[in-house]
Amino acid sequence: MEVIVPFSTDRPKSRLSSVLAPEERVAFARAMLDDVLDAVAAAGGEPRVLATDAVDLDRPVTVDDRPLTDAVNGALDTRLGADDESDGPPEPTAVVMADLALATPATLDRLFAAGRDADVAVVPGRGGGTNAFVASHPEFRVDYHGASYLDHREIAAAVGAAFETVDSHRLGTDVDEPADLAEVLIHGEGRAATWLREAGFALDASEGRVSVVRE
Ligand SMILES: Nc1nc2c(ncn2[C@@H]2O[C@H](COP(=O)(O)OP(=O)(O)OP(=O)(O)O)[C@@H](O)[C@H]2O)c(=O)[nH]1
Ligand SMILES: C[C@H](OP(=O)(O)O)C(=O)O
Repeated sequence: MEVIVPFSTDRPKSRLSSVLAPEERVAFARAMLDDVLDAVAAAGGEPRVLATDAVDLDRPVTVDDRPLTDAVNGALDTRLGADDESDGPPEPTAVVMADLALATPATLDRLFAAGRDADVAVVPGRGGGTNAFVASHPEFRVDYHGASYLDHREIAAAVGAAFETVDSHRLGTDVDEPADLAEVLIHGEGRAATWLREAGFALDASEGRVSVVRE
């Protein structure tokens, strides 16, 4: 299955600016992207990065400088189409965000399997975003930001697509804010977790919910 991985090269991860300098955010975002691409490939997916600008990678890359929703819908237009009624339903296409630092082949495999059963299978993120989905309905399109999981459920209903929610702690954890870094230190097994440790981040369990400190 082709797996589109959106990636913003331009000032990535701005919500981590209180704990990471601009060049650190670039390096950390790249470490997460590499982890996601490896996990997708190990799950049997064919990753294609959908980037806002050129990125040096030994994987297929499409550059599209439109905002996220327009760029992903452009990719869906090409892959799902809407006009071809002759060949049955389109092949499923997945979209997996590049900031899912806890992604593993097994969790992605579960998403891909759900996307073969339902017309649209979505992994919500905490806060109601859409961390990953698989779609095979020709008319399904995205509308990101805000509680996009709810919007995508409505869009699927409006086009008559069978919808499934995939409940996954690992894929549901998108790394947006400093508190999310604790999840990477606790559960991460790849480059992103290593990058954080080498940058001096450690867990802080001194009060309330576990957070991170930088030594
Ligand atoms: N192709 C593309 N990918 C994007 C764009 N904006 C965000 N992304 C990617 O989409 C995923 C989710 O991004 P967000 O967490 O909403 O935004 P972010 O830019 O990573 O981080 P913030 O600046 O903190 O909002 C990540 O994989 C980003 O790299 C965009 O305009 N185009
Ligand atoms: C892309 C966007 O991510 P967030 O802004 O919630 O991180 C969404 O999931 O709709």
